Amino acid sequence: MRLLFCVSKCSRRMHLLKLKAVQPRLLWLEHRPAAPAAPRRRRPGSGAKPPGCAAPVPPLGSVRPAGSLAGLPVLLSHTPPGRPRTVPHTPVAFASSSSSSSSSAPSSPGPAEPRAAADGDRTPGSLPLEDAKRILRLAHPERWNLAAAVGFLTVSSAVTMSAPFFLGRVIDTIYTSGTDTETMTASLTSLCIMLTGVFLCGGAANAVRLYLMQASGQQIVRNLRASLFSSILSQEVAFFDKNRTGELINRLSADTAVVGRSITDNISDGLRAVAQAAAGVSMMFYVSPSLASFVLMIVPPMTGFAIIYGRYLRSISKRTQDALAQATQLAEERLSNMRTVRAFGKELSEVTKYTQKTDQVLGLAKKEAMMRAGFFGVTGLSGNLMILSVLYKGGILMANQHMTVGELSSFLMYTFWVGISIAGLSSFYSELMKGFGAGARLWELLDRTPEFPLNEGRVLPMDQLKGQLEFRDVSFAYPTRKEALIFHKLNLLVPAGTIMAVVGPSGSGKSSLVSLLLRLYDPDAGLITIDGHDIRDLNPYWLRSHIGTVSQEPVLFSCSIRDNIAYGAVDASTVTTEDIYRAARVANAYHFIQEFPKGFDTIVGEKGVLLSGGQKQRIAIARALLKNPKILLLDEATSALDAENESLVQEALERLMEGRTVVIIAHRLSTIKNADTVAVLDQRCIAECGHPTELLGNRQGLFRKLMEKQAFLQEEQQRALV
Ligand SMILES: Nc1ncnc2c1ncn2[C@@H]1O[C@H](COP(=O)(O)OP(=O)(O)OP(=O)(O)O)[C@@H](O)[C@H]1O
Repeated sequence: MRLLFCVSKCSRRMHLLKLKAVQPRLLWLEHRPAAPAAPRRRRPGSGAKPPGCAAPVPPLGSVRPAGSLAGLPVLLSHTPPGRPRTVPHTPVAFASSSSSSSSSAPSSPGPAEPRAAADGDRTPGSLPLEDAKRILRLAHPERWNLAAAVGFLTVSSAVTMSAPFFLGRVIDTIYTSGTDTETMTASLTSLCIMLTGVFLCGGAANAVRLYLMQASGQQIVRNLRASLFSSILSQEVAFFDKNRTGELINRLSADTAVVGRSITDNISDGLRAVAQAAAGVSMMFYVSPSLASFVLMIVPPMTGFAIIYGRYLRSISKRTQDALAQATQLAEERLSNMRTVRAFGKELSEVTKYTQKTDQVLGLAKKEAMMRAGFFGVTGLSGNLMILSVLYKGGILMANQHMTVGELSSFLMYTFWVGISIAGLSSFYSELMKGFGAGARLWELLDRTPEFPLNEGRVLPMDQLKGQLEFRDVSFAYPTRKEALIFHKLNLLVPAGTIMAVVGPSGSGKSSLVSLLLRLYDPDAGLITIDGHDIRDLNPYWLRSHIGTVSQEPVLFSCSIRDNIAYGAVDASTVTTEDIYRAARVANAYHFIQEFPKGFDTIVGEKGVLLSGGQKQRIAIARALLKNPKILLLDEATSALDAENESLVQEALERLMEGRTVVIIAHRLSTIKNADTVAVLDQRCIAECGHPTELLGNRQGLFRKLMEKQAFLQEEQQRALV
């Protein structure tokens, strides 16, 4: 008996997994030029004004929009600003912990939009039928392995459950053979040899069952993670403005693991428990129907108790995962901006904030532990009561000659097995409920349809792409701040092959203009066109493959310089080392890269933290060069370079700009002096537009004032340095 118990315990703990190392196949990333789509219906108001560089200056006294003021540095905002700018050189804005307001309500879903939506349509106590169906659907690709595992499970369970019956026979053989030792030894030997063979088969079947279950389970988790990552990456940029990175990472790692556990170890153990409980109960009835009916009276109340417990566990599991997500979010944000935390000496207060978050997790975990302790205490007690009742009632039956000692022994062993199986079933149930809780958070993300497609729409023939850009009566506000209008009826024309410099006060919307051109957001009204085609009709993936960008704070990935530059190519596998070297030379990056001990194989650190600002900028320029785009969007690309490098890069950029349409966002005259046109952004639209010399000639003009201010600031800086 003890041996059987040990075998069962050990088999549970065996972790034989072999994971197929297959890379996630992100289908949406495969470039499938779609069939030309019907042109989109023009929005009302489009074309009402003739396209032109200059737009009417807003009337005097018009109120400056809140949006333009919001550009000032805000270090603790109550809603996550989510701006895609996180480089240590720049001010870092943390999402305020108070925004979660979770200290008082740990189950608060926080600001994440999809979670709030899903919370609305779920009642914690409702039957998780949909969740169960989804979990089963996840297991569908592994059905053959799982079916084989169920086959082996049947064999191993049949062996396990036949053991008490045969052991009862052994006991009866010993008792009934009386003093005839020879006969007893012979029968005992043959019985034991037969049983050893049967047990060996059972052990082998159990091992194969465990392997198949675990391997399939891990495959399911891997598929779940790949689909979830694919779903997250296909969301529009506004989604990332609203959802915090740490929270998404938590779903990707912790929630998938919980769901995975509920499918892997759990389904395997659960099925075994079901099979053994069913076989055990049948055998109990076979051995003694009256004793079985008496003992199993305890099952219905236990089932009711388990259902109530499961519901509670499911809801608390979801709350725990939410609280954990908030803690992860805080840690992720602070750790990735460690320099800012150190510079402000906020280590201790950040530790306190993190501890508060983990305290919430702890509080919920304690509640869960209490519930668990109660539940398992009651199930353990009921198991012991079952054994006691078997001994009591069985003893009476034996005394009345209705049972043999072997039958009572068999019955007792079956009762043990049924008890163990019921305990296994309750743990299966509680793990499954936890899985449903975590699964609910995953389905929200998996089911979310991006607001605009990633790889659908028209693809223009290459020879038709000239690169003329036009904004027609464009009005726009960020989805997270709909009330703060960034552009109002903005008109701008950038003829193909020309250079347009965009200038304007801080927060006037220069970077927003670039975001709209890249179709990271859609305007609320008006049209943005490329060669007369509404960019909403074009395939966004194709569109972005023809636009090169160098942003104000270039972000590099934590891999080699070579890989970072190759990242710019539409198909990185076709890039040769010579292509990378050429791009680096043109971007004036080749020499400094070669001076590193590992040259182009130097690892740049997280977000390029191991490089200087100027070096990062030049690598970003090389990355854009490798793309060889028709349209270039440069966001103050030379700002981080010293005077000498700036002129070298400027030369390189001038060569690169030839034959391309370029939009440069710039503050400094040196950056924009070669532009064909300058557009000055102010008060939500283009306030001035024309040739740089012409605009400089206008003493009262905004451009002139901006440049004077800029020159004054530079002089001040230089004086301060001297
Ligand atoms: N993702 C976002 N969500 C909400 N508001 C945003 C977002 N990005 C920018 N804004 C707001 O839009 C306005 C314009 O910002 P933008 O970055 O386009 O200005 P800018 O002219 O490039 O500023 P700067 O010269 O300081 O870089 C600002 O008020 C800013 O707070």
